[in-house]
Amino acid sequence: MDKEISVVITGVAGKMGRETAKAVLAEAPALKLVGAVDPRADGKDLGDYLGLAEGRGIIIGGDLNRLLQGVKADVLVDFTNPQAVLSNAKTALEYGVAPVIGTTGLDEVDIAELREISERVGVAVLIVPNFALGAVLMMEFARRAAQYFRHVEIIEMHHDQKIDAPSGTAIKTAQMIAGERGSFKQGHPEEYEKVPGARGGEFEGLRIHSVRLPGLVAHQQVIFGGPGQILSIRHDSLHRESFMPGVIMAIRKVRDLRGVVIGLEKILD
Ligand SMILES: NC(=O)C1=CN([C@@H]2O[C@H](COP(=O)(O)OP(=O)(O)OC[C@H]3O[C@@H](n4cnc5c(N)ncnc54)[C@H](OP(=O)(O)O)[C@@H]3O)[C@@H](O)[C@H]2O)C=CC1
Ligand SMILES: O=C(O)C1=N[C@H](C(=O)O)C[C@H](O)C1
Repeated sequence: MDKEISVVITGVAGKMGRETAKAVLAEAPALKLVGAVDPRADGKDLGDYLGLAEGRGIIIGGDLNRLLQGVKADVLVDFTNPQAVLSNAKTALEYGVAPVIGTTGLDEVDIAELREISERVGVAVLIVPNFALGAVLMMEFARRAAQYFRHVEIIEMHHDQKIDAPSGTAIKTAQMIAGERGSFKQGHPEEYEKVPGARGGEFEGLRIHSVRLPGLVAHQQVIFGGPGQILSIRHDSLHRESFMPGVIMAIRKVRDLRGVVIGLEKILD
């Protein structure tokens, strides 16, 4: 039988952290939740805080470094925010803990720094912009369609508590599409905006439009246009449970990886 994997979660009081705690606890004894951090719930009992019987006795900490001084862990799952994620991942690596990063917002400089530390300490980092299998397929289908269509725009739609725009998924999609072909055509060459931002943000030569509304969870539509036809590739996460099979897979596989790996597709069977 495989040895149990001990897991720590940062951002456990947030929307994704709560769902991840429940998913990890449900995978016992193969996965063991050994610690959780969130300044918002510092000192609270995890089970009581989340209303779960299984998590009783795990006291939520306010600081990852302090937690790892007293707890031996194999994997960190981070669902915090763009300000906290880099520091958490670096702390985990220094303790020999492999980070699974769901938080969006790391830039190329951050990733280069993580790559350097990962190589030095010999512990892998897995960064996953979207853990939902359907979203991974939506991005892959969009990459494929970009081989044939020159005109494409991305619309991503999220709940109104999301602080970053565009989404990490939209950025990854744009990078995958841009990797297929260098030049795109979007709109009229002489178009102008009467309202700033009306044509969305430009990234990798593509237009990305970000919608934020209560009622939404996480949705993205990649729209390709050609003479007389439209191809829409759309994915909807209707509940955060959609991300959990991917999160559990990432926890199980991250320690078999080397360096910094980006995207759930890299670990799919
Ligand atoms: N990869 C994927 O599939 C998905 C990724 N995400 C991403 O995950 C991230 C979190 O999303 P979501 O759960 O909705 O956000 P929430 O705001 O609901 O949760 C984030 C939590 O992290 C806490 N936090 C802040 N700083 C730290 C720290 N240093 N250590 C530990 N906890 C900290 C926050 O506390 P406080 O509020 O007090 O700051 C908050 O409780 C976002 O970047 C989002 O884009 C979301 C869904 C899916
Ligand atoms: O904040 C969210 O909710 C989500 N964030 C990720 C992103 O920015 O792409 C993944 C998913 O879209 C949900």
